[in-house]
Amino acid sequence: MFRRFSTALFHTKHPPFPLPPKPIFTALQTLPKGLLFTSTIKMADTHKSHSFPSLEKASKPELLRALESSLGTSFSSDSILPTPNPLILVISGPSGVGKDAVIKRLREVRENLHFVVTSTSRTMRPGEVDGKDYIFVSKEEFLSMVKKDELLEYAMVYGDYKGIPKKQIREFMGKGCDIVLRVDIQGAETLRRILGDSGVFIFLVAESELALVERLIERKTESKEELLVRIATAREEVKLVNRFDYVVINAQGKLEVAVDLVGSIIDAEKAKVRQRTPFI
Ligand SMILES: Nc1ncnc2c1ncn2[C@@H]1O[C@H](COP(=O)(O)OP(=O)(O)OP(=O)(O)O)[C@@H](O)[C@H]1O
Repeated sequence: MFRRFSTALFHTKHPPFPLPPKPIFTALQTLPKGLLFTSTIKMADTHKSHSFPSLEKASKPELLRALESSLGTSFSSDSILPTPNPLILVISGPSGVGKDAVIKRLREVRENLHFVVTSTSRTMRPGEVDGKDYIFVSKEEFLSMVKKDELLEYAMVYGDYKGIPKKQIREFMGKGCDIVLRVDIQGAETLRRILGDSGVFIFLVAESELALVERLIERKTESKEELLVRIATAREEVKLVNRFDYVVINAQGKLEVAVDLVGSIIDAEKAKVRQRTPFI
């Protein structure tokens, strides 16, 4: 008899005696004060639930309308976050490391990038296009630009002036483009002083000194003396890597890997909570 009774108790779906109603608020009473807000929302929801359509049967628009009316506000389809600021990317590195090669490929694979065309006082070489390779100006015109503070940075390179026009940067940043500046290490140092942390400074390196020298030899654009100067300079320049934000290895035959990494840096910069805000 006792055995059957206990078996019955074990199998029954309902308790054999009425349970006291569930103490809904007992747990809340012991919660910290701030959490009571949650209970208020729950109570309000429960109160309105009689007019809320069935989650299983109602259509998505009906549910959206019901949620909006419960909350007393409508859902906005506007982007939750503001558009990321345009970037100023400063790409630098020793001679022959592949700055031009990386930038050329980057421009092919990424949209909304503007590669700044430098102004120069040097005469145009055969095959060069004004406005594409450089903006060719006279020495007087260049010095007038300097006087009017129209250049972000400028330098005398092998007897000719070269400088970065501010107007071009402003114009393309205004269109939402990211700006790419290709400069040597000295240029990067000057730009760091001007831009501070508002620019993104990327240092390109080869995987080894040997690889860099081989690349320079294969390019066949330098004389023996020029090669020696470039190698000696490169040895000094790699010591300055810690002044940059990122370092990217452009390994032999792995141009795509380097370009992908620069692309990832751009993406990561765009996802930053605290955006850089360059003022030119
Ligand atoms: N990942 C790579 N693998 C093999 N060759 C490469 C790679 N990257 C660049 N090169 C080649 O190395 C040579 C030097 O590259 P590039 O001219 O782009 O260097 P740079 O840094 O712009 O040089 P400089 O500062 O002297 O103008 C070029 O012949 C280029 O095609």
